Amino acid sequence: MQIVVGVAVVRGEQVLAAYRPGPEGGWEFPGGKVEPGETEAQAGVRELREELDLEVEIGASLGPGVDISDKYRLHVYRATIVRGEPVRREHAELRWFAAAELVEADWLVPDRPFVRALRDQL
Ligand SMILES: Nc1nc2c([nH]c(=O)n2[C@H]2C[C@H](O)[C@@H](COP(=O)(O)OP(=O)(O)OP(=O)(O)O)O2)c(=O)[nH]1
Repeated sequence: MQIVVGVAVVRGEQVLAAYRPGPEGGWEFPGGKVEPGETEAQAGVRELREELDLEVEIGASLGPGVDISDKYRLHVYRATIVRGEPVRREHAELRWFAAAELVEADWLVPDRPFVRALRDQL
């Protein structure tokens, strides 16, 4: 199984979501596939630099992994901003969601258990 890391950037009582464009699109946590030799936290930091030009510190896991397909499994971690403001480079849209709005949004299916866990923490 290859791990995809999603990073839930939390600021105050809001969390950053990114909209993946296309027919399989929906709200997701910025992130991507862990590369060989990398920890999941390192992958999260690298992906947020690449996708958002944002420096983050990875925190706690939001719970057990969820299968995306027979090849990929999603792990999601909380994170906080160390430096910068998110810059939209690859996604259709970036948005800060408050806890109350979070669960109503059109998230990719594998993300939904993490979204519920996060809502309960905000
Ligand atoms: N980044 C991210 N991907 C997710 C989430 N939920 C979910 O099902 N996915 C899926 C979508 C993609 O099929 C896969 C991640 O692929 P990706 O294209 O972002 O990975 P990557 O940045 O390493 O891209 P690549 O260079 O391998 O194409 O995981 C999520 O919350 N964040």
